[in-house]
Amino acid sequence: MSTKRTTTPAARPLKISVFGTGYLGATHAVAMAELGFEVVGVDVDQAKVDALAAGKVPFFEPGLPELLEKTLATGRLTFTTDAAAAVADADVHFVCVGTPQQRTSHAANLQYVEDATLAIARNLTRGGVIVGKSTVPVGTAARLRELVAATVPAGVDAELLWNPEFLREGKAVGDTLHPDRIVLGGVSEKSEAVMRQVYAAPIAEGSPVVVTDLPTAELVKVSANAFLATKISFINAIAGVCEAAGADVTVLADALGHDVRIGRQFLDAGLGFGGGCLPKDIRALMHRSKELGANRAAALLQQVDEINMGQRERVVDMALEACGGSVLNKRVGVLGAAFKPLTDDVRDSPALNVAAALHLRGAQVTVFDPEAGDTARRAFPTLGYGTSVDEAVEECDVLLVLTEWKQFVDADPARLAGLTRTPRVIDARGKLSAAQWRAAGWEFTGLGRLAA
Ligand SMILES: NC(=O)C1=CN([C@@H]2O[C@H](COP(=O)(O)OP(=O)(O)OC[C@H]3O[C@@H](n4cnc5c(N)ncnc54)[C@H](O)[C@@H]3O)[C@@H](O)[C@H]2O)C=CC1
Ligand SMILES: O=C(O)[C@H]1O[C@H](OP(=O)(O)OP(=O)(O)OC[C@H]2O[C@@H](n3ccc(=O)[nH]c3=O)[C@H](O)[C@@H]2O)[C@H](O)[C@@H](O)[C@@H]1O
Repeated sequence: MSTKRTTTPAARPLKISVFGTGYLGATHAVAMAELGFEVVGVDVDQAKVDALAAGKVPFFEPGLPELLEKTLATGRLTFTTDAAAAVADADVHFVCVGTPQQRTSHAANLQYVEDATLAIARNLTRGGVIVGKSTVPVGTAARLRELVAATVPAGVDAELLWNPEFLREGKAVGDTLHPDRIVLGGVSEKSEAVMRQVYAAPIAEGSPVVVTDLPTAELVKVSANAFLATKISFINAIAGVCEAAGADVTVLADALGHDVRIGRQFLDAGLGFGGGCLPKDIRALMHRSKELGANRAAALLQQVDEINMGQRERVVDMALEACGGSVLNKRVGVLGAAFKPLTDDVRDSPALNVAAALHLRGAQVTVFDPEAGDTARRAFPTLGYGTSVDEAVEECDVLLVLTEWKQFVDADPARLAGLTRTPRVIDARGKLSAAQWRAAGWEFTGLGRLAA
């Protein structure tokens, strides 16, 4: 019988490694250091490690730069590309690497999760707890547990559990420090005690802890995103009815939201959902559901995806209609590139998807986004980019508001009308005041907004 060597982490302050320092992992590493733990962030991207170590967050996330500076100053937080050194010195190892959609199918690409988990396992000389945070298809964690068991050095006590993350970009710091819930899948008595030590502060603040098995924890995460996506596609389907019936979907959503069983959030009709998660997660769940024979779930999610992608096509058609059927050599102003406000993330950005589609139809497109200009240029270099709202509006034949940044919603329509001879605006996010823009002389259309 092997005598497992274990180090009781409680004997000394927990040390944490965080593998993957992107939108999720960088926030998680900083937040864990803020909670008082010694943390090392590990990434394979040297530029990210160097930026973070120098106190620079390589993406836009409100509040994170200040917290990074504060936690670096304590000396508790470091960043490295040296996985072996990071693992050897830590007790709890979070896996926060990417699980993007595969290029050739809807399935999730799990290569990064496997690489990171194995990099941890093979260096676990003192034993420890591996904590999966990445969003993975159900069944992944059980398979990784077997991989870990076959990889850890002989006699080393290593556990793997799943602790999915629910933070929203733009609210990542608050969501991490004050989570709605903490889900722990596949814990033992020992690893649960360790995780309750890690999350002692939010638990003390009242964050509920849900302890369950690995498959349930994995499915809680993808089901949460799938439900949010479904709610958005529901209101967008109803927006289509509103357009046909001359109703106003924004007033309708307000009325629905008064029912606490429904809730007003995620009932904003418009261009639909994008980002680095919701689109890929519903497709990965669709794919996994089919593999499992759960075809009804797959069929539902297929509809959610189709309704969502249809919104982008609808806005392209609205722009074509506004320009008399063709945008060839027309000037199209686009306000917004990020997939939503308060982020510079343009992964599967509905705004850039529409801008690029119109560009491909011969439009001269000028995009402005207060934070996502650089990330957009890298993703779509052939589009035109402005440095202000005015530059996007100037002499445009049609203006598209595709990301509801506050500075767009608060813009003065009368002043902007003076910048173009053809004041036509399409509000694809339902946040502009139709009355105000119409009063300022704009031809105003919106998705599901009163046709009048
Ligand atoms: N971005 C978000 O708001 C949230 C993301 N998630 C999930 O978290 C995971 C990460 O998402 P993001 O942070 O957005 O992705 P990201 O692409 O911004 O960051 C992933 C990072 O992992 C690094 N990486 C890849 N392989 C590695 C390895 N072997 N060792 C160390 N680092 C490695 C990459 O260089 C990259 O910096 C995904 O599964 C996502 O679905 C979950 C909740 C929120
Ligand atoms: O797994 C993830 O990465 C995260 O995905 C989403 O967070 P996020 O992608 O940051 O963005 P959301 O705020 O959820 O918005 C998603 C998309 O839905 C769109 N949306 C949102 C709300 C709405 O009413 N209508 C609507 O079209 C937004 O414009 C955006 O494109 C979830 O909200 C998080 O809980 C989850 O952790």
